[in-house]
Amino acid sequence: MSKSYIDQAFQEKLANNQKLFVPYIMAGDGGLENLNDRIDFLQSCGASAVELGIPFSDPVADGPTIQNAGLRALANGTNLAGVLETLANNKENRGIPIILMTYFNPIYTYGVERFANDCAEAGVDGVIIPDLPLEEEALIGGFLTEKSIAFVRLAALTSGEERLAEIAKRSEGFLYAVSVTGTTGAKASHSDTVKGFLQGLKKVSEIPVLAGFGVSNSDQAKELGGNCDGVIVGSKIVDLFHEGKTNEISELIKNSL
Ligand SMILES: O=P(O)(O)OC[C@@H](O)[C@@H](O)c1c[nH]c2ccccc12
Repeated sequence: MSKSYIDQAFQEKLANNQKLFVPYIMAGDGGLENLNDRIDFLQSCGASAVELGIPFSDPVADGPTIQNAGLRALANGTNLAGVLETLANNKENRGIPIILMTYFNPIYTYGVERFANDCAEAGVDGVIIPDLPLEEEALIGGFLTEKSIAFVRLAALTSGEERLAEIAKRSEGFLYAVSVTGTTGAKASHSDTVKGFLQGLKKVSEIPVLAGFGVSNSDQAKELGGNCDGVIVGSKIVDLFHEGKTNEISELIKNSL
């Protein structure tokens, strides 16, 4: 496929010897009317991209923090159509890539082709669909390729070497290295095997490798990021926004880069 905006934006940072930092936020948590401001704020803090979650009633990969953020967003009426419309309104002003994180069910309900078209209209640069295994990807892959939307794949600690190599080869934009066995959420420390896992992915991946799950402070960001190209931080960012601690978000990002 042709390169997405993610490739370009990440290459610029990496060429300057910078690590990548991708915060995750839940769309509609704090009100959909604040979504574009939050993205702009993260951009001003130095975020390399924003991963944006679509709230869903059955988020199997999410821990309590993100589940609760999803419940808050659903309670104020947030849905996929509303999120895409809101993103489209600020498309011209955005200077960093947006990666949508959604389970497959909301996409299916929305209509797969319509989803790809409206993502492109909204300026979405990549998607992550955690519950769609390699074997089912054909349901959507072609529509995304047509719109040059990167289809980001997840590599799990539990996958065998052969499958990891296949996932690395297929992934677009970057490769998401899930650095915990379990759900999203803060973790005190990562297992020693994570380091080898990240180094192994770096060897087989031609695109940047980002580590996510369980990263909640800049020490962890530096430690994991030191073995790949950067990190993704979700639960901690979601908590800090919910508590109104935007200064701490800014500090966390600055100290992690
Ligand atoms: O919350 P954590 O532990 O910082 O992990 C990142 C994560 O939240 C974000 O990337 C994410 C949220 N939900 C997901 C579902 C699958 C894969 C990734 C995600």
